[in-house]
Order: sequence, then C-alpha cells, then structure tokens
Amino acid sequence: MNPTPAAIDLQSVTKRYQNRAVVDDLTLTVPAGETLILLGTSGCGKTTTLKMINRLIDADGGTVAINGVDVRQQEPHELRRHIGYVIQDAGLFPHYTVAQNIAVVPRLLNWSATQITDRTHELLTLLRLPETVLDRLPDALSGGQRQRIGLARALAADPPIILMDEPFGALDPITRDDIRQEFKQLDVFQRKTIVLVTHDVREAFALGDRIALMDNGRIVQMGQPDDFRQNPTTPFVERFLEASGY
Ligand SMILES: Nc1ncnc2c1ncn2[C@@H]1O[C@H](COP(=O)(O)OP(=O)(O)OP(=O)(O)O)[C@@H](O)[C@H]1O
Repeated sequence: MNPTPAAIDLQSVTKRYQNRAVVDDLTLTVPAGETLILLGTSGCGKTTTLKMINRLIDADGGTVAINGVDVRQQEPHELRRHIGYVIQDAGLFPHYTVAQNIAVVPRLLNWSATQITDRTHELLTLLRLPETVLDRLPDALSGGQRQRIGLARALAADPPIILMDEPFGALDPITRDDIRQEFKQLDVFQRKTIVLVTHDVREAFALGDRIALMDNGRIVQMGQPDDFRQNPTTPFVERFLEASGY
C-alpha cells in the first residue's frame, strides 16, 4: 500500500440553496500531497465545499475533478472508498465496536480477515491506542480516543485523499492541541492530499501548507500562513485575524 497522492481541482464551483449561492464560483486546486485548510466563519460555505469533493453534495455548476477525472463520472460509493472522511466527534457507527468501525472500508474492498486484523493493529500502533479498545463501543471511549479511532477508520485503506471537517472540534483545548501535534507529526499525513475545514486560525496556521480563507461562499485570500501574517489583502482578512488574536 503506497498510493500516489492525488490532486483535487475545483473549477468555478457553485452550490445554491433557495436561490442563494452558498458556494459561489469557487476555483481551487490542491496539489498532490498538500494540506489545504478551508478557514472561515460559520456558514461561509466550508463544509459544503468539502462535501462536493466526495459527492456528499453535488455542485450546481462548475466541475470537481480528482487527478483530472470529473467526480461526477464516478459512483459516489466507489469514489468514497478512496477518500478518507473525518468529521467532528469522529462520526463512528455507535453500534459497531471499534474494530468493526475501523474495518468498514477494508470490508467493502473485500480484504481478507488477516489483512484487516494486521492493518487494524498497525493503525492502533500508529495512533497510540491500546488493543483493549478494539472490543468497545464508541460510547465507552474518551473524546480523544474516539477522534483517533475516527482517524484510524479514515486511514484504514490508506486512501490518497483525506477530507477533515472540524476533526478536533469536539475536544477540550489541551487534548485538541496534543492530538493536533501528533497528527502533524504522522508520516502518513505528509504524503496525503488533505483538505481540512476549521474556523480556528491557530489550527489553520499550525496544520496548513496553504490556507483558503472564505467568506460568503468565496475565497477572499489564499496563501501560506506567512502570507496571511505579513500581507492580509483585505480589511476582512485583517479583521478575521485580529478577532482571533493574530
Ligand atoms: N441543505 C441545506 N439547505 C439549505 N441551506 C443550507 C443547506 N446546507 C447548508 N446550507 C446553508 O449554506 C451555508 C453554508 O453552509 P456550510 O455548512 O457550508 O458552512 P460552514 O462554513 O461549513 O459553516 P460551519 O462552520 O458552521 O459548519 C449556510 O448558510 C447554511 O445555512
């Protein structure tokens, strides 16, 4: 398992609800292996943008392509087997044990029981989780453990792309900082193409290779963390950073 990282390409993508564009003519390319942060205030269209990449939402206009292939040419279920997805509070299946949760995609891919067990143990080591969690239901885990299992599940079949929506949002600030640090140091994340949604500037600066700051369904500034610190391009960007203590 050593997949080539994929590039994601959104061209003039628009999504409307009740005639209002919540994502408005948005163009964005994520080169293979990059971690891109979608940053912005509540309701600016981050989650909608993310969900159009794995077709949890279909765009009304424009195109979304992965490695040059339009996602609409791919069956949503098939597409999602190759795209990891991590959401706030992990989104684990409550009636599945941890082991069953981790095995969801490998089972869909018809891996053998031995392959699944080996991979599960590998992931527990990677994410520093004890084997004793495997038979538990998600309810019997701490928030930090649940979040790690959510990551393990997303990583199980080693997808080249990972989409993360406020992945650390449900954690207390200390646990959040710890997991964020661990996450950043994992080798496995260095080679993947990651799009991560957050409203937290600190998180965006800590994790992003590049940041797309959104407002009203559009990107208002796109660049590396230093570009934002040194050269906020509009009063909105300045206000957004100031309000977050930057
Ligand atoms: N199914 C829907 N029907 C109608 N409006 C929707 C729907 N889904 C999202 N919206 C609206 O679209 C806008 C963008 O929502 P989105 O969830 O993408 O924002 P966000 O930036 O991720 O916000 P948050 O950080 O609060 O999750 C919001 O105004 C939201 O109310």
